[in-house]
Amino acid sequence: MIALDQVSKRFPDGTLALDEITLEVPRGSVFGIIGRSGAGKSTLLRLINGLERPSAGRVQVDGTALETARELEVRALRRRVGMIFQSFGLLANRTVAGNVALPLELAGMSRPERAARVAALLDRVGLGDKADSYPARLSGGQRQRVGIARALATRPDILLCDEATSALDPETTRAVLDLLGALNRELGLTIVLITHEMSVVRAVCDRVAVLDRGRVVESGPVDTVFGGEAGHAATLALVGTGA
Ligand SMILES: Nc1ncnc2c1ncn2[C@@H]1O[C@H](COP(=O)(O)OP(=O)(O)OP(=O)(O)O)[C@@H](O)[C@H]1O
Repeated sequence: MIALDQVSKRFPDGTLALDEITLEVPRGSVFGIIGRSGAGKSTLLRLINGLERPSAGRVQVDGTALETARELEVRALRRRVGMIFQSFGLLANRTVAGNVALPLELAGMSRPERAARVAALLDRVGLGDKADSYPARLSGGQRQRVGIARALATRPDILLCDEATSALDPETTRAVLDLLGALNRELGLTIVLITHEMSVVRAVCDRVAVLDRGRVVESGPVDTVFGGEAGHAATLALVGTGA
Protein backbone atom coordinates (compact mmCIF):
# COMPACT_ATOMS: atom_id res chain seq x y z
CA MET A 1 0.00 0.00 0.00
CA ILE A 2 2.90 2.38 0.79
CA ALA A 3 6.19 1.31 -0.73
CA LEU A 4 9.43 3.24 -0.94
CA ASP A 5 12.14 1.81 -3.14
CA GLN A 6 15.65 3.26 -2.95
CA VAL A 7 14.30 6.72 -2.23
CA SER A 8 16.68 9.63 -1.77
CA LYS A 9 15.90 13.28 -1.16
CA ARG A 10 18.50 15.98 -1.65
CA PHE A 11 17.45 19.58 -1.05
CA PRO A 12 18.66 22.39 -3.34
CA ASP A 13 21.21 23.48 -0.71
CA GLY A 14 22.86 20.06 -1.00
CA THR A 15 21.47 18.51 2.22
CA LEU A 16 20.91 14.78 1.74
CA ALA A 17 17.87 14.30 4.01
CA LEU A 18 17.04 10.75 2.87
CA ASP A 19 19.57 8.28 1.55
CA GLU A 20 18.27 5.25 -0.38
CA ILE A 21 15.30 4.41 1.82
CA THR A 22 13.51 1.15 1.08
CA LEU A 23 10.48 0.23 3.16
CA GLU A 24 6.98 -1.16 2.89
CA VAL A 25 4.01 -0.22 5.06
CA PRO A 26 1.45 -3.05 4.91
CA ARG A 27 -2.21 -2.08 4.50
CA GLY A 28 -3.95 -1.83 7.86
CA SER A 29 -0.77 -1.64 9.91
CA VAL A 30 0.32 0.93 12.47
CA PHE A 31 3.83 1.74 11.31
CA GLY A 32 6.23 3.78 13.42
CA ILE A 33 9.16 5.74 12.04
CA ILE A 34 11.47 6.68 14.87
CA GLY A 35 14.66 8.70 14.93
CA ARG A 36 16.39 11.63 16.50
CA SER A 37 15.91 15.23 15.46
CA GLY A 38 17.18 15.76 11.93
CA ALA A 39 17.06 12.05 11.02
CA GLY A 40 14.72 12.78 8.11
CA LYS A 41 11.33 11.77 9.56
CA SER A 42 9.35 14.83 8.44
CA THR A 43 10.87 14.70 4.97
CA LEU A 44 9.81 11.06 4.69
CA LEU A 45 6.24 11.90 5.67
CA ARG A 46 6.15 14.78 3.18
CA LEU A 47 7.21 12.39 0.42
CA ILE A 48 4.40 9.99 1.31
CA ASN A 49 1.73 12.70 1.05
CA GLY A 50 3.18 14.16 -2.13
CA LEU A 51 4.30 17.49 -0.64
CA GLU A 52 7.85 16.67 -1.72
CA ARG A 53 9.09 14.70 -4.71
CA PRO A 54 11.99 12.27 -4.35
CA SER A 55 15.32 13.13 -5.97
CA ALA A 56 15.76 9.45 -6.78
CA GLY A 57 13.84 6.21 -6.29
CA ARG A 58 10.16 5.28 -6.30
CA VAL A 59 7.33 6.20 -3.88
CA GLN A 60 4.12 4.21 -4.36
CA VAL A 61 1.07 5.16 -2.29
CA ASP A 62 -2.21 3.33 -2.86
CA GLY A 63 -1.23 2.48 -6.41
CA THR A 64 -0.05 5.99 -7.36
CA ALA A 65 3.63 6.38 -8.29
CA LEU A 66 4.40 9.77 -6.77
CA GLU A 67 7.72 10.36 -8.51
CA THR A 68 5.94 10.56 -11.88
CA ALA A 69 2.39 11.53 -10.86
CA ARG A 70 0.80 14.67 -12.31
CA GLU A 71 -0.34 17.42 -9.95
CA LEU A 72 -3.98 16.36 -10.37
CA GLU A 73 -3.22 12.77 -9.36
CA VAL A 74 -1.21 13.96 -6.35
CA ARG A 75 -4.14 16.12 -5.23
CA ALA A 76 -6.55 13.19 -5.62
CA LEU A 77 -4.22 11.03 -3.57
CA ARG A 78 -3.94 13.66 -0.85
CA ARG A 79 -7.70 13.42 -0.32
CA ARG A 80 -7.20 9.74 0.58
CA VAL A 81 -4.40 10.57 3.02
CA GLY A 82 -5.26 12.34 6.30
CA MET A 83 -2.69 14.04 8.48
CA ILE A 84 -2.41 15.20 12.08
CA PHE A 85 0.28 17.44 13.54
CA GLN A 86 2.14 18.16 16.78
CA SER A 87 0.75 21.70 16.80
CA PHE A 88 -2.79 20.45 15.86
CA GLY A 89 -3.21 23.00 13.03
CA LEU A 90 -6.74 24.06 13.97
CA LEU A 91 -8.27 27.33 12.79
CA ALA A 92 -8.76 29.57 15.83
CA ASN A 93 -11.70 31.49 14.35
CA ARG A 94 -13.75 28.36 13.61
CA THR A 95 -15.61 26.25 16.13
CA VAL A 96 -14.74 22.61 16.67
CA ALA A 97 -17.55 21.61 14.27
CA GLY A 98 -16.37 24.27 11.78
CA ASN A 99 -12.84 22.86 11.82
CA VAL A 100 -14.02 19.30 11.21
CA ALA A 101 -16.41 20.47 8.47
CA LEU A 102 -13.71 22.31 6.51
CA PRO A 103 -12.44 19.39 4.39
CA LEU A 104 -16.07 18.42 3.67
CA GLU A 105 -16.84 21.96 2.51
CA LEU A 106 -13.80 21.84 0.24
CA ALA A 107 -15.01 18.50 -1.12
CA GLY A 108 -18.39 20.09 -1.96
CA MET A 109 -20.55 18.09 0.47
CA SER A 110 -24.03 19.52 1.11
CA ARG A 111 -24.75 21.28 4.41
CA PRO A 112 -27.09 18.61 5.87
CA GLU A 113 -24.74 15.79 4.94
CA ARG A 114 -21.86 17.73 6.45
CA ALA A 115 -23.71 18.33 9.71
CA ALA A 116 -24.49 14.61 10.09
CA ARG A 117 -20.94 13.56 9.26
CA VAL A 118 -19.38 16.12 11.64
CA ALA A 119 -21.69 15.04 14.48
CA ALA A 120 -20.79 11.38 13.96
CA LEU A 121 -17.06 12.17 13.85
CA LEU A 122 -17.18 14.29 17.02
CA ASP A 123 -19.10 11.55 18.81
CA ARG A 124 -16.52 9.00 17.75
CA VAL A 125 -13.60 11.01 19.17
CA GLY A 126 -15.50 11.75 22.39
CA LEU A 127 -16.21 15.43 21.73
CA GLY A 128 -19.93 15.33 21.00
CA ASP A 129 -20.51 18.10 23.54
CA LYS A 130 -17.79 20.45 22.20
CA ALA A 131 -19.13 21.14 18.69
CA ASP A 132 -19.69 24.84 19.35
CA SER A 133 -16.52 25.47 21.37
CA TYR A 134 -13.51 27.28 19.94
CA PRO A 135 -10.08 25.56 19.95
CA ALA A 136 -8.68 28.04 22.49
CA ARG A 137 -11.10 26.64 25.08
CA LEU A 138 -9.92 23.03 24.64
CA SER A 139 -7.12 21.03 26.28
CA GLY A 140 -4.25 19.73 24.15
CA GLY A 141 -5.73 16.23 24.09
CA GLN A 142 -9.11 17.58 23.00
CA ARG A 143 -7.48 19.66 20.26
CA GLN A 144 -5.73 16.60 18.90
CA ARG A 145 -9.07 14.72 18.92
CA VAL A 146 -10.47 17.52 16.76
CA GLY A 147 -7.42 17.12 14.52
CA ILE A 148 -8.14 13.40 14.21
CA ALA A 149 -11.84 13.98 13.45
CA ARG A 150 -10.91 16.52 10.76
CA ALA A 151 -8.29 14.21 9.25
CA LEU A 152 -10.83 11.37 9.02
CA ALA A 153 -13.68 13.52 7.66
CA THR A 154 -13.14 12.53 4.03
CA ARG A 155 -12.73 8.83 4.94
CA PRO A 156 -9.04 8.45 4.07
CA ASP A 157 -7.35 5.04 3.85
CA ILE A 158 -4.15 6.35 5.39
CA LEU A 159 -3.48 8.59 8.38
CA LEU A 160 -0.08 10.25 8.75
CA CYS A 161 0.82 11.43 12.25
CA ASP A 162 3.63 13.98 12.58
CA GLU A 163 4.80 13.91 16.23
CA ALA A 164 1.09 13.99 17.03
CA THR A 165 1.49 13.43 20.77
CA SER A 166 4.76 15.27 21.41
CA ALA A 167 3.00 18.30 22.91
CA LEU A 168 0.87 16.16 25.27
CA ASP A 169 1.47 14.82 28.78
CA PRO A 170 1.95 11.03 29.16
CA GLU A 171 -1.63 10.29 30.23
CA THR A 172 -3.16 12.32 27.41
CA THR A 173 -0.67 10.77 24.99
CA ARG A 174 -1.83 7.32 26.04
CA ALA A 175 -5.50 8.22 25.51
CA VAL A 176 -4.84 9.68 22.03
CA LEU A 177 -2.75 6.62 21.05
CA ASP A 178 -5.53 4.32 22.31
CA LEU A 179 -7.97 6.22 20.08
CA LEU A 180 -5.65 5.84 17.08
CA GLY A 181 -5.31 2.11 17.78
CA ALA A 182 -9.08 1.71 17.99
CA LEU A 183 -9.59 3.61 14.70
CA ASN A 184 -6.98 1.41 13.06
CA ARG A 185 -8.90 -1.70 14.08
CA GLU A 186 -12.41 -0.37 13.38
CA LEU A 187 -11.74 1.27 10.03
CA GLY A 188 -8.80 -0.78 8.77
CA LEU A 189 -7.00 2.57 8.64
CA THR A 190 -3.29 2.39 7.82
CA ILE A 191 -1.39 4.65 10.22
CA VAL A 192 2.14 5.96 9.73
CA LEU A 193 3.40 7.69 12.81
CA ILE A 194 6.66 9.57 13.18
CA THR A 195 8.08 10.13 16.62
CA HIS A 196 11.29 10.47 18.60
CA GLU A 197 9.73 8.60 21.56
CA MET A 198 10.10 4.87 21.89
CA SER A 199 7.21 4.69 24.34
CA VAL A 200 4.88 5.89 21.56
CA VAL A 201 6.05 3.13 19.22
CA ARG A 202 5.70 0.50 21.94
CA ALA A 203 2.19 1.68 22.84
CA VAL A 204 0.57 1.51 19.42
CA CYS A 205 2.79 0.35 16.54
CA ASP A 206 3.05 -3.16 15.15
CA ARG A 207 6.03 -2.40 12.92
CA VAL A 208 8.82 0.16 13.16
CA ALA A 209 11.67 1.57 11.09
CA VAL A 210 14.59 3.28 12.81
CA LEU A 211 15.86 6.26 10.85
CA ASP A 212 19.36 7.59 11.42
CA ARG A 213 20.94 10.35 9.34
CA GLY A 214 18.60 9.70 6.43
CA ARG A 215 18.96 5.93 6.40
CA VAL A 216 16.76 3.10 7.64
CA VAL A 217 19.13 1.26 9.96
CA GLU A 218 16.61 -1.30 11.24
CA SER A 219 13.02 -2.25 10.54
CA GLY A 220 10.55 -4.97 11.39
CA PRO A 221 8.04 -5.96 14.07
CA VAL A 222 8.38 -3.73 17.16
CA ASP A 223 9.21 -6.65 19.47
CA THR A 224 11.99 -7.82 17.17
CA VAL A 225 13.58 -4.40 16.66
CA PHE A 226 13.39 -3.28 20.29
CA GLY A 227 13.38 -6.67 22.00
CA GLY A 228 16.56 -8.28 20.69
CA GLU A 229 19.92 -8.02 22.36
CA ALA A 230 21.83 -6.97 19.29
CA GLY A 231 20.86 -3.85 17.42
CA HIS A 232 22.14 -0.85 15.57
CA ALA A 233 23.81 1.86 17.68
CA ALA A 234 21.00 4.30 16.79
CA THR A 235 18.36 1.85 18.06
CA LEU A 236 20.33 1.16 21.23
CA ALA A 237 20.64 4.90 21.82
CA LEU A 238 16.84 5.23 21.65
CA VAL A 239 16.39 2.24 23.98
CA GLY A 240 19.11 3.55 26.29
CA THR A 241 17.46 6.92 26.79
CA GLY A 242 14.12 5.24 27.46
CA ALA A 243 12.74 7.89 25.10
N1 LIG B 1 13.64 22.43 2.86
C1 LIG B 1 14.83 22.02 3.30
N2 LIG B 1 15.97 22.48 2.75
C2 LIG B 1 17.19 22.05 3.18
N3 LIG B 1 17.36 21.14 4.15
C3 LIG B 1 16.26 20.64 4.74
C4 LIG B 1 14.93 21.05 4.35
N4 LIG B 1 14.03 20.37 5.13
C5 LIG B 1 14.77 19.60 5.94
N5 LIG B 1 16.10 19.75 5.73
C6 LIG B 1 17.21 19.03 6.38
O1 LIG B 1 17.02 17.65 6.16
C7 LIG B 1 17.39 16.88 7.32
C8 LIG B 1 16.19 16.07 7.79
O2 LIG B 1 15.17 16.97 8.28
P1 LIG B 1 13.75 16.47 8.83
O3 LIG B 1 12.99 17.68 9.21
O4 LIG B 1 13.16 15.54 7.84
O5 LIG B 1 14.19 15.65 10.13
P2 LIG B 1 13.30 15.15 11.34
O6 LIG B 1 13.80 13.80 11.68
O7 LIG B 1 11.87 15.31 11.01
O8 LIG B 1 13.71 16.17 12.47
P3 LIG B 1 12.79 16.85 13.63
O9 LIG B 1 12.40 15.71 14.54
O10 LIG B 1 13.73 17.82 14.27
O11 LIG B 1 11.65 17.50 12.92
C9 LIG B 1 17.90 17.90 8.34
O12 LIG B 1 19.30 17.97 8.20
C10 LIG B 1 17.25 19.19 7.90
O13 LIG B 1 18.02 20.30 8.29
